[in-house]
Amino acid sequence: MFAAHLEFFAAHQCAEAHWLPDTGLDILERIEIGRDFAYPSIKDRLPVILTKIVDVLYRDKCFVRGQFGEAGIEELKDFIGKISRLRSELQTDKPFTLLEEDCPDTEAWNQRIQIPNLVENPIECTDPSPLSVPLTSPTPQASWFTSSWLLAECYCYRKIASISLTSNYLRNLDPFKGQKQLALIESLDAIVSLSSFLLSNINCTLNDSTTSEALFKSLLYTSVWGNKCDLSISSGEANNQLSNVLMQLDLLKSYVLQDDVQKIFDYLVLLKTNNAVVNNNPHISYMPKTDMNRIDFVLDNAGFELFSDLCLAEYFSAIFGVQKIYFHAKIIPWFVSDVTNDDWYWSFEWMKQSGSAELLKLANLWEARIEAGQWIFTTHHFWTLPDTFDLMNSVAPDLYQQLSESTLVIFKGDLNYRKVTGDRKWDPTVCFGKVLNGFHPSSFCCLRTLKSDTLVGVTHEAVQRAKEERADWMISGQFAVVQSILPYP
Ligand SMILES: O=P(O)(O)OC[C@@]1(O)O[C@H](CO)[C@@H](O)[C@@H]1O
Ligand SMILES: [Mn+2]
Repeated sequence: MFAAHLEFFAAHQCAEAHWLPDTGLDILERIEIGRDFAYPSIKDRLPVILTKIVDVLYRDKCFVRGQFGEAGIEELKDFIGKISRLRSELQTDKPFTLLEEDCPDTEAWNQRIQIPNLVENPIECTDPSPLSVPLTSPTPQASWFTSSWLLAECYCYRKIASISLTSNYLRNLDPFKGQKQLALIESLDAIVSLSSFLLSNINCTLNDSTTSEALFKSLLYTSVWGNKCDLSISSGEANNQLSNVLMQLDLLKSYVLQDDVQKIFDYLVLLKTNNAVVNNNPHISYMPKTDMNRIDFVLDNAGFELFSDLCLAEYFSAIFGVQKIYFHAKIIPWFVSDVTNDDWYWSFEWMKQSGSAELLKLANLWEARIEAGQWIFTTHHFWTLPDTFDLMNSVAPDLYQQLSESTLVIFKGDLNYRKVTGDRKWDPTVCFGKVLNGFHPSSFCCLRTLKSDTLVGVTHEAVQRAKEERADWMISGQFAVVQSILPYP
């Protein structure tokens, strides 16, 4: 295993050597200090996630028999066998296999599998310079421990989806559904506290600038901290928001290593009060919006995180009067806890049935917004490709065009952050605006807790402080960033 370990690292190093700083540490030391998280996350975390799926499927046996009879049970056994095979292929570093089902994303996926490390647009970056060397493919055939981390992880979830998509009775099976629903149910207290807070404060107006600004910040920070609750970081174990997050905001704020919350609020107020003047900001290569017509949430996890995002969205609708809010979610079960179509609708149903008057009120309000076309739930295959976002304009120009209509796109979570920043182990002090490699659809921000070793845009002092606080600061989910690309002032 150790040989595979080194081989895996060598392959990564091969592809990334031009930018990887020579720290003089060997691989084990690097993992210890929280860098090179790729290897343990594939080796340790994914097999646990796959094993958990097998357990869940065994438990679903009665339900499947009741619904589909013996034919359903045969399919369930086949499903379990395929998941076990996937786990064994991972553990023995087998080459990836092509997708066989006829889906809109099959061809794109098979291209990525066949030419795994091809980077069409090498990053051009003037500062620091090491990124100017284009990546080339070191291996024509990807396998679990020789491909890029992003491809290997995304491939795992796409392969799980393949198993459902090629079955008859279990076509719509989401193996993470139970975990996601339980996570929401167990966060009830925190969700009720947040809904009371929202309902008792949402009647303020922008004229009452102190209250409206404080409310915006509280809701935005809550949405950031909601991102702690992902079930992939805990390999599917419960990872819920149990306590009242609002009581902890001051403490939580102190863990935000780069905090653009004030900038974001000021930008939105400028637009709302018609004071935004198109200036010649040389760093902005898109046409900035001068109105507040549209906000986009690129969602991450279901459960408490989704609820916290909806509360922030309510602020945009109620206080800023934003006409359209788009919620982008995943088309297949993804990274255990990401929001799918079913999670979205189930969450509103659960709110109505929860027994809480506040949740009932909010569910009715939000369903009315959906009904009226103010809130729009949407999916796109691009979100479940292994592509970083600099490729969006060429791979999914329709999606890029949609985002360019937005006043502000909010990317939630760690995986979106990795994709925004090209999923490289940047020097954390590199400027956020410099790693985007042409990804400039519109003004945007990232709200993310740190759960992987990709980080940019923080000061040397912030890095030092975090490192002193805990060795695994980059992957623990304790620290966070709020980072933005904005045209004004
Ligand atoms: O995107 P999210 O839900 O915030 O986090 C997803 C995550 O748990 O999965 C990956 C590792 O498996 C990391 O990017 C991150 O830690
Ligand atoms: Mn997620």
